[in-house]
Amino acid sequence: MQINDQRSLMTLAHLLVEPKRSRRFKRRLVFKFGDLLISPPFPFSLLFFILEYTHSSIMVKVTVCGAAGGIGQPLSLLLKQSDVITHLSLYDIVNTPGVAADLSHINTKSKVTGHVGAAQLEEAIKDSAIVVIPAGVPRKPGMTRDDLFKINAGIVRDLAVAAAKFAPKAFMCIISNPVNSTVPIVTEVFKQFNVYDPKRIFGVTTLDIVRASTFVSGLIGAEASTLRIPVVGGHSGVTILPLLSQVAGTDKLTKEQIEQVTHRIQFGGDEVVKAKDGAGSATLSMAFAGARFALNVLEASVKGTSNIVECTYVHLDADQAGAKETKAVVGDDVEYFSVPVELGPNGVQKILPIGQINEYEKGLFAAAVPELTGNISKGSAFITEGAKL
Ligand SMILES: NC(=O)C1=CN([C@@H]2O[C@H](COP(=O)(O)OP(=O)(O)OC[C@H]3O[C@@H](n4cnc5c(N)ncnc54)[C@H](O)[C@@H]3O)[C@@H](O)[C@H]2O)C=CC1
Ligand SMILES: O=C([O-])CC(=O)C(=O)O
Repeated sequence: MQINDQRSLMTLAHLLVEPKRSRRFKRRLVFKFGDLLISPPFPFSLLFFILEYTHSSIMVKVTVCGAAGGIGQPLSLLLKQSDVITHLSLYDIVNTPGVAADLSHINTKSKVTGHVGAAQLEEAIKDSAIVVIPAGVPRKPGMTRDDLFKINAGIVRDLAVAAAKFAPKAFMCIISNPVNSTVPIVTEVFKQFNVYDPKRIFGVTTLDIVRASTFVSGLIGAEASTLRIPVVGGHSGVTILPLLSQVAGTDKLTKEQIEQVTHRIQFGGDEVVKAKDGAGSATLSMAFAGARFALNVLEASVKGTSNIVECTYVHLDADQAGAKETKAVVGDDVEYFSVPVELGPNGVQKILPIGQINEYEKGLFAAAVPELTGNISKGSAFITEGAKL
């Protein structure tokens, strides 16, 4: 049973307690009956429809690709705690049977399966509602995220090909760096398989938002966990754009404090790379951020919870008013940008405007655009000018 059908069933349940939803439900039911009417004989298909809906349980499969890694393991642990996920599928080129056996002893809802190597990728990914990708190599001191492109681009491409073939409706959450380029790679792969939907492909930039609230909270005396700071742009150095002027309490900070904390948010990843001294980059904080993002996508899509907003790196879809407004600030050449997005049943419900920015932030935007557009073209060209898939 697919996630859209599951949602209709849940809507039916909600209808009993929430009459206000009935109009939305009726629209869905007509659509479902519409499907049935074209598959004769009608009375039998109606019977199957009722049996399917009354006897199936809601299945929500989430696949983590790179599940045995520094991010993959704690991320999978956090996802194992969800009461929405029914199947947690762990894919990697090494070690997933062990990770899966370990997690499977935890007494929460999801069944856990481990899959190793390309031969098991189809089984791992098939019919997933969400595919989260923290696969690939992390940075060592002295490297930029773009230095990871050489290895990670091919890894992300191959995983995207599998998702396009076996889970084309999945929400794709891309963690692997360089995110500025790996998201266009996934887009171009999905286009080649004719399954592209810009509303379902996300670059996970949540760690920048998490860091921003941690670093700024101490300065303005706010509770970090409740402080939401919009961080837009991309996910590397100067392309990370914290919009501190939109946060109550930051007007008390000096220009120097704003500049320092902005720099710390932009280069927070380097802080961890340096401290780990060759043993990789952020893993635990990323697992926290990745789980928050993936669970919010599920909350909005499976549970139908409204008003969930996350900043995430998406295609600036021309149909969206918020995307047009962003392009008016950054220029038409910028095809992808992390923007505040209202999540919904089909992924991106609405791209929200980035809002007012001050003169200092305008300067940050100007510095970000050349690097970001270069990263985007590099990612897109890797597929469009690469070997046929
Ligand atoms: N978006 C973000 O905010 C952040 C992104 N990252 C990125 O996440 C990625 C992973 O980082 P870590 O977990 O620390 O690295 P890691 O090296 O600890 O784990 C990566 C895992 O990917 C697996 N892998 C390699 N090739 C694969 C393939 N073809 N298919 C499936 N799995 C494969 C490896 O076996 C390994 O288990 C890096 O690219 C890193 O830069 C890291 C932190 C934050
Ligand atoms: O810095 C890195 O390479 C990993 C990363 O993206 C982050 O920590 O934000």
